Amino acid sequence: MTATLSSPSLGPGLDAIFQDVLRRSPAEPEFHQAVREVLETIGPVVSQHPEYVRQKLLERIAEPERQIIFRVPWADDNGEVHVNRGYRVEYNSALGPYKGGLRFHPSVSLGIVKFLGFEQVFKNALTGMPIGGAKGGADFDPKGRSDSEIMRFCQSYMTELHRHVGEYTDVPAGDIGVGERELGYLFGQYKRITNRYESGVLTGKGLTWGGARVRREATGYGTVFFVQEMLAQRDQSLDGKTVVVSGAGNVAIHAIEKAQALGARAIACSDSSGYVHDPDGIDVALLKQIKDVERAPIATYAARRRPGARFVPGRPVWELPCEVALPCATQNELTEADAAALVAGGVLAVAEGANMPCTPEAVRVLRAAGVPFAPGKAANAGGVATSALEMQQNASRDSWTFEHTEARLAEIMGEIHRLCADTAARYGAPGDYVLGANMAGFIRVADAMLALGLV
Ligand SMILES: NC(=O)C1=CN([C@@H]2O[C@H](COP(=O)(O)OP(=O)(O)OC[C@H]3O[C@@H](n4cnc5c(N)ncnc54)[C@H](O)[C@@H]3O)[C@@H](O)[C@H]2O)C=CC1
Ligand SMILES: O=C(O)CCC(=O)C(=O)O
Repeated sequence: MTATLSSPSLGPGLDAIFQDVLRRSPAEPEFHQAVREVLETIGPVVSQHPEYVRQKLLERIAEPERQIIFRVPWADDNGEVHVNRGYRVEYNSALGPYKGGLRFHPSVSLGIVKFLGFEQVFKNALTGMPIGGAKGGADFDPKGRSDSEIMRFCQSYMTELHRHVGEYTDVPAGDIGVGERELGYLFGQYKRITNRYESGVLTGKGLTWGGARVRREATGYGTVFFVQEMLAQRDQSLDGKTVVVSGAGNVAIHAIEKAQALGARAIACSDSSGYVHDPDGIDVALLKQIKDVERAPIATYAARRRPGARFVPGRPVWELPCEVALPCATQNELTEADAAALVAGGVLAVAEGANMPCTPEAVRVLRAAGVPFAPGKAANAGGVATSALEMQQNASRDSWTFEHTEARLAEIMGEIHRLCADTAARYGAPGDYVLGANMAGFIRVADAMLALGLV
């Protein structure tokens, strides 16, 4: 459902703020959805803090500090010229330099980048690290493009972006369609244009050129660490649990890897063509080979795997009963009907590895059924938190071990879980991670903005 002026009232004051958002940013439904979800939960905090109202903190947080839109011209392998649109929305820098990923996907628009940037502000605040929030990308479709086409696109994108980023200004990373390969081409172009080996300008880098161990794994691993904490609240663990994951990219692969390492059986994952069901448990090495190396569709997995694995085209992976569901693909991919199917199948916990993958209706179904639900801004914060650890290593010219970094990630996810759970309980909604995450993130950003004056 798209939030509109006729959506149920948020209460006095908040309705006016939301109407302003709709008026200023029309035709950006995902952005409206993200803002509305925060406004729906933030009332009790605002009513206890008249200074937030006086200083118009909600109005200021809803409005990005800066929105950059630029042309990205590039030539394909046949010499044909293409023009894409690039974006960087520098959302909020109260807590530190702007920080957040870049997404290359044909669906990217200003509204998508703004919703992602808005979420990033709260998520980054929850990590407790000194990072503001941003997001960027382009409506470029990397599917089927050669390495050299990807390189030329990245070089053209960075030729403009370099004016806006820097270790102390704005530090991009990867997201959908942007991984180590793309970050390498982006970093190479930045270094060439600026003549500076400024490692801290990007995170998610390769290990031989300034990257940090565990960044590649961090979002998926972190989501699973968060689920461990959710289950522990109910004296349960992942051991022996059946897990279903959507997506088959960076977040999905590493969520599956960690869930299996902790004794769960991850039986399915997907891409935009359909899902694979492998009742014996997904073979992660094969999945990495197909998705990371060959960049082939998920059907290839079933074709290569033992006969028990099957590919189901065009169906949601959520039709498979499971105890833990991890949506790790893209926004609004888990609908009301999918949530009802998960509840009917006996799901015990749902955690968003992706950004806003569950529709508001799906979240309502899960909450009404009493299923613990972790929003992305808490559950997938391990990626950006480890990016902040990468910045820390770059600044100190250090390189930590895998074990040390993973232990730090697990500790941070535990702290985020505690913060969300404690905040929800303090405001009379124990177990409500959505409310806890929104309130705790908001308070951190709002207090920093108050301290910095009217900026
Ligand atoms: N990479 C990171 O560190 C972080 C990523 N995220 C979020 O996680 C999600 C996934 O990102 P990555 O794994 O990095 O991207 P990726 O590009 O590595 O993988 C995305 C995967 O989702 C699949 N997909 C896309 N649309 C789909 C659909 N409609 N149904 C099923 N599968 C679909 C793609 O085929 C691909 O396998 C995104 O929402 C992203 O914003 C969140 C935090 C950090
Ligand atoms: O690591 C980062 O800076 C960004 C990760 C990201 O884009 C996200 O958390 O959605």
